[in-house]
Amino acid sequence: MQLEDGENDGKVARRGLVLVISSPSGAGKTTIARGLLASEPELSLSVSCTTRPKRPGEVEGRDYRFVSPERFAEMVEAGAFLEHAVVHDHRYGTPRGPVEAVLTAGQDVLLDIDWQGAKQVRQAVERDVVSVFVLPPSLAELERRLFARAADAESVIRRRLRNALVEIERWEDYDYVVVNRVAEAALAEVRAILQAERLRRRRQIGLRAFVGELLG
Ligand SMILES: Nc1ncnc2c1ncn2[C@@H]1O[C@H](COP(=O)(O)OP(=O)(O)OP(=O)(O)O)[C@@H](O)[C@H]1O
Ligand SMILES: Nc1nc2c(ncn2[C@@H]2O[C@H](COP(=O)(O)O)[C@@H](O)[C@H]2O)c(=O)[nH]1
Repeated sequence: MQLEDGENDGKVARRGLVLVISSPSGAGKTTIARGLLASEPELSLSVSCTTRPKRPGEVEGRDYRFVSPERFAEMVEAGAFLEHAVVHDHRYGTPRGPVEAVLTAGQDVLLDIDWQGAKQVRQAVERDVVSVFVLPPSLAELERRLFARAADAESVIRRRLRNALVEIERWEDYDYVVVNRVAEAALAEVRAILQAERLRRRRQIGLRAFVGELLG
């Protein structure tokens, strides 16, 4: 799935990484993800499959692949998911193929998934995962954001707020924690994490050869 150490064209290539972002619903993952994707050409979004209904404005294949529960079960059976979980009463899963293709190309892939999925991804591709947990500044602000987004019925929002307490308890599973007070600042922090992680020595392929050449 990954490039091996070896010859390159003088540049130091790198291993791709899997950037996992989780948070309680409404804390701002999607907002941060959109900002990152707009400015990072070497980062692409993993489009999940879900059995939940499409929201107004959501686009099939861009936001999610919306599938029936039967189709989802078939995909699980066929081993098509890198991870999958039940979140807020619906099934969600990360298709395995696109993630593997991106990593093989030495690029990065962004997963906006919950803590259960993050745990499974860590088990599957441990060395290549960088995980970020996004916290809201307060529960009152989380509630305000979910109602202001106006994407879900009140009963759905109430359920998501109840689930938020359990999700927030998982913060210690993650490599980084970002408090999303001001969206631009949170985006800048996640971008800094991505840039630093790309420069990790173990992710730079052929570094030994490059330094060898430098030293003559
Ligand atoms: N820093 C911020 N300040 C104010 N509003 C914000 C901030 N970040 C995001 N929002 C808004 O809060 C709402 C929820 O954000 P977003 O959809 O990104 O959350 P999410 O974590 O992806 O939620 P979900 O898990 O339900 O998909 C959106 O309307 C978004 O515009
Ligand atoms: N384990 C997974 N969780 C996922 C996946 N795709 C999205 N999610 C998480 O679900 C909730 C709700 O998302 P919403 O779009 O319905 O608001 C949120 O926490 C997402 O991160 C996935 O493939 N696997």
